[in-house]
Amino acid sequence: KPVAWGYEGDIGPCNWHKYFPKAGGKRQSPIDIDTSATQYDGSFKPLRIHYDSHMCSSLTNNGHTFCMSVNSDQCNLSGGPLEDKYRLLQFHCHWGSDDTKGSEHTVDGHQYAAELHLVHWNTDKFKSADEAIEKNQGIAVLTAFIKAGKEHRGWNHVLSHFKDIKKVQGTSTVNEDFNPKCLLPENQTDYWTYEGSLTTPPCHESVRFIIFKEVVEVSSEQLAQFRSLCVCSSRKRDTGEDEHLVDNFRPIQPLNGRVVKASFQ
Ligand SMILES: NS(=O)(=O)/N=C1/NCCO1
Ligand SMILES: [Zn+2]
Repeated sequence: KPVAWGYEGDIGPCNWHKYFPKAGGKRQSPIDIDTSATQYDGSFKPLRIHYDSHMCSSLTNNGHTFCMSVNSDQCNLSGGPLEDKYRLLQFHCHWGSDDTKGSEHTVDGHQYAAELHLVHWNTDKFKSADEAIEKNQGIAVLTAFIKAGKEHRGWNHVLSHFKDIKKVQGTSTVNEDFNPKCLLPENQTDYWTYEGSLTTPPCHESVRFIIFKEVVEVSSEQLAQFRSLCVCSSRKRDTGEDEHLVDNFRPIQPLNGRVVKASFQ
């Protein structure tokens, strides 16, 4: 029987380690990026991000976030700090109850309104995503910070499906001409990278994070649409108050001596 976890109350992040022991590990995510302590690494080759359109298959509300699954062997990531080739599996976001919080990673203590995770698995070393997700070097997560500003037209291709996934486990089929690459910032050469973990249970320590320095803007109305997704959390079930998904970000975890590399000086 899968163990319930969430972002508040006794099933919240402070108790995840009780049922998911890796959540108490030494290389957990997210972390704060102290830009005065990052180390420039001149050895990184250019990041190679090759996504195609028509590769997104379905959007699901998994009770913790919306998740766009991608079913293609054409969407690949390699280069940069990566030794192997990784294939895009899904993307999702983390956000908060207002525009002042929501990202999982922070930069010099600054938290953004949301954070985009494009999850890839190592197809050179492993035979399936399920195998890769718990192995060192198994996962690479391309990450972009999101702040409130001008409307982002690309995001409307995702948000237009939200009415079909209001309820938990809701799923909507996606077959329009959409390329997730449009969700990334223009500057894809400046990023930070470090070795961490899944930020959701079971928090496997299998993740290489690649975090773009340039922040993507979406409108406040688009951010409000993120928050419009429903989740059945204990607090709301009792009070019956209007169900909304809020604060689905994990708090900052100890760095434990890890060094965050920078692709830029
Ligand atoms: N937030 S995260 O680190 O991407 N976590 C997950 N869990 C399954 C896939 O990505
Ligand atoms: Zn995530």
